[in-house]
Amino acid sequence: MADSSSSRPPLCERISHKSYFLRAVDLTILGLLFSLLLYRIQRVNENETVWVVALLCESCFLFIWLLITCIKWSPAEYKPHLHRLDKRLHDFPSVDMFVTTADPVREPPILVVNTVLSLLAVNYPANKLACYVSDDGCSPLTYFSLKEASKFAKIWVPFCKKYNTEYEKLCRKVEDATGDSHWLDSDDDFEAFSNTKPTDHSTIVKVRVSGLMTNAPYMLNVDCDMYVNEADVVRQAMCVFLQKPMNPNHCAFVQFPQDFYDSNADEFIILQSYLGRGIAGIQGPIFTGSGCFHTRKVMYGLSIDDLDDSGSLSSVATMTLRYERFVNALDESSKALKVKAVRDVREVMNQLAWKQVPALPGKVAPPKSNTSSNVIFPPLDF
Ligand SMILES: O=c1ccn([C@@H]2O[C@H](COP(=O)(O)OP(=O)(O)O[C@H]3O[C@H](CO)[C@@H](O)[C@H](O)[C@H]3O)[C@@H](O)[C@H]2O)c(=O)[nH]1
Repeated sequence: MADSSSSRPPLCERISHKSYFLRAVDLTILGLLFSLLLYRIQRVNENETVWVVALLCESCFLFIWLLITCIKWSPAEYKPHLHRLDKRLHDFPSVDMFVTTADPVREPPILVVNTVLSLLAVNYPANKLACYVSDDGCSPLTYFSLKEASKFAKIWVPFCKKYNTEYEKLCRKVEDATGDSHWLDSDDDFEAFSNTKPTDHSTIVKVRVSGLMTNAPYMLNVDCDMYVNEADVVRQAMCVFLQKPMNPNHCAFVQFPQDFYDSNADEFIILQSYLGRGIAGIQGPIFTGSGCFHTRKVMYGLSIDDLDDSGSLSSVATMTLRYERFVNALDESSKALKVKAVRDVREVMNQLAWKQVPALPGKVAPPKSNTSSNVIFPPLDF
């Protein structure tokens, strides 16, 4: 795993784009807008209804302008340093990639295939990636296309440039299969689809969970009408997730921007470069769906480390949950006192626990101060 030394250069850097000139312009505009509003308010009694309407419109404009200006006040972006990650990371964490699809007519299977192939071709150790497709439409055509795509990927992924012509063949095969069901009888796998409808939920689940789930600590979700246009995307996300190895809970998700190539593309590009950088400068990007990496812990409240070999909740995780429920149930007045007492006891117990458990290869060392929320602790009864 990542090296824990804090003296090393960061895996990911925040680059500020704030401009004092633009701030001065914004402050001047703000001053002018307030003067206008003041002028309207002072003369509101001398004028007719139209004056009041103008006042209301200008107030609305000022409010929206203020919101936008606050958002873009400190624009920033994050620059991942992939070469540092590659040097420091000996064992890349696993990532589960999820593609969702629902309707084989509105979302043609070749679209899903393209998404899956782009994910399979990312620049990341192949044994650390798993790709799952959830098909709410329960379409045998999508299933057929994915089976073909998985065969094709074995050739295409390692030599994608060289085998461009093979890709054309795959496109033709999927397109020919649309509207023609002869291939449905050719494979036992399609039996599961024979009597299913999109609303037949139990069967859909049966078909969907057809492989071993890897339960990787990180998950990526991508809409089936999108694809990955940056091969290093997973390693870039890891630069953010792993930059504080002592505190794995410091980051819940990494959202990548979405590019659109349709008629509204320009609007999205402006929104992303104008407001996206501003939001990134405040606290980080907002969740926009497709293209988001989550830690599994954020999704389920648990990570794979919280399970024991039999798949049930480990004793430490059970204790953690009990403790959290207990603290949440306290009333406000007693909470502060008890939380402090719990923290003191927890600190001592934690040190003892770390002493008893020998360091495992690949695990980070125990933190010196365990005030962060991710430390382990024993149960406490009150
Ligand atoms: O019952 C459903 C409905 C949709 N989907 C899939 O969900 C994805 C998103 O659905 P879509 O109707 O395309 O949503 P949009 O409103 O177009 O997309 C917005 O909403 C998505 C879901 O939050 C985000 O991922 C996108 O980034 C955002 O642009 C697609 O892959 C669908 O196939 C299902 O799997 N089951």
